[in-house]
Amino acid sequence: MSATLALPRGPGIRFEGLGLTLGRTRALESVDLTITPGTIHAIVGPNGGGKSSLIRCLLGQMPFRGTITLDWPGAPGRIAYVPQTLQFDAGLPMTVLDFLNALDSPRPAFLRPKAATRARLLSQLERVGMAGKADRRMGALSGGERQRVLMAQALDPAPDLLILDEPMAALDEAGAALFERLLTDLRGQGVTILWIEHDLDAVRRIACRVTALARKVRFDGPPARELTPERALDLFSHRGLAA
Ligand SMILES: Nc1ncnc2c1ncn2[C@@H]1O[C@H](COP(=O)(O)OP(=O)(O)OP(=O)(O)O)[C@@H](O)[C@H]1O
Repeated sequence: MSATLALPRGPGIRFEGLGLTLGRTRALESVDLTITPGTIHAIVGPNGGGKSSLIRCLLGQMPFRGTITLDWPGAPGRIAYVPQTLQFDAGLPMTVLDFLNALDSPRPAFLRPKAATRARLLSQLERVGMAGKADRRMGALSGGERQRVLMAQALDPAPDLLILDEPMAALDEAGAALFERLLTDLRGQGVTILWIEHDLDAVRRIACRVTALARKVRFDGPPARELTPERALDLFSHRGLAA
C-alpha cells in the first residue's frame, strides 16, 4: 500500500440507525456505521446479509429508516458505482466502445465518438486489461471481461467516492490483482472506497477497515484484528443471521 497518501477528496459517510424491510424480510436493522474519508472500507458477510441493500440505500434506491450523511471535504464530487451484475442480451448490437461512449457522452448513443474521446475510452479499457477488446459486443463478453468494462466506466471521470458490489467475483487471478492495484492507487489519491467483497484474503491485503454485516453489524474494525478465522467461520455459518 502506498506510503504517501493524498488528502482525502472523497467524503466520510455515516449510517445511523439504518433499517430496511423488503416485503417480509428485515434486510437491515439498526445499522450504525462510519466510513472514514479517503479509505478502503470493506463490507463482508453471508449471502442475504444486507450488503447490497446497504449500498442501494446509500444510492437512494431504497426507502430506508434512519439517516445517511455524506461529509464532503468541499463541494460534492463524483460518485461512481460498479454493480454486482449487469446482463446484456447476446444479440444486442452494442460494442464495448459503444457502451462506454453512451455512458460518457452527451451525444446521442451509437454515434461514433470523436477521435479524442475514442482515445480516452481506449486508455480506460487498457487500464482494466481490456486493450484490443473495444469492438467486442457487450453480450459476447465473459463475466470477468464484463466486470472489467464496468470498472472502466467507474474510473473516468475520476471518482471521489467509489462504490463496488463484489467487483472481483468473476475475475481471474490476474484480474483480481489488477483491481487490487487500482483500488490501492485510488486510495492513494484520496478517494473513499466502499467495497463489498467475499474474498477475505483480498480484504486483509488492501482494506483499511472491515465491517461484517448480517442484517446487523456483527463486527467492525481493522481487518488484521477483526478477521480472525473463528470470526469468519461464525459469520458465514449463518448463525449470525439468526441472531
Ligand atoms: N426486492 C426485494 N424484495 C424482497 N426481499 C428482498 C429484495 N431485495 C433483497 N431482498 C432480501 O433482502 C435480504 C438482503 O439482500 P441483499 O441483496 O442486500 O444481500 P447481500 O448481502 O448483498 O447478499 P449476497 O452476498 O448474496 O449478494 C435477502 O434476504 C434478500 O432475499
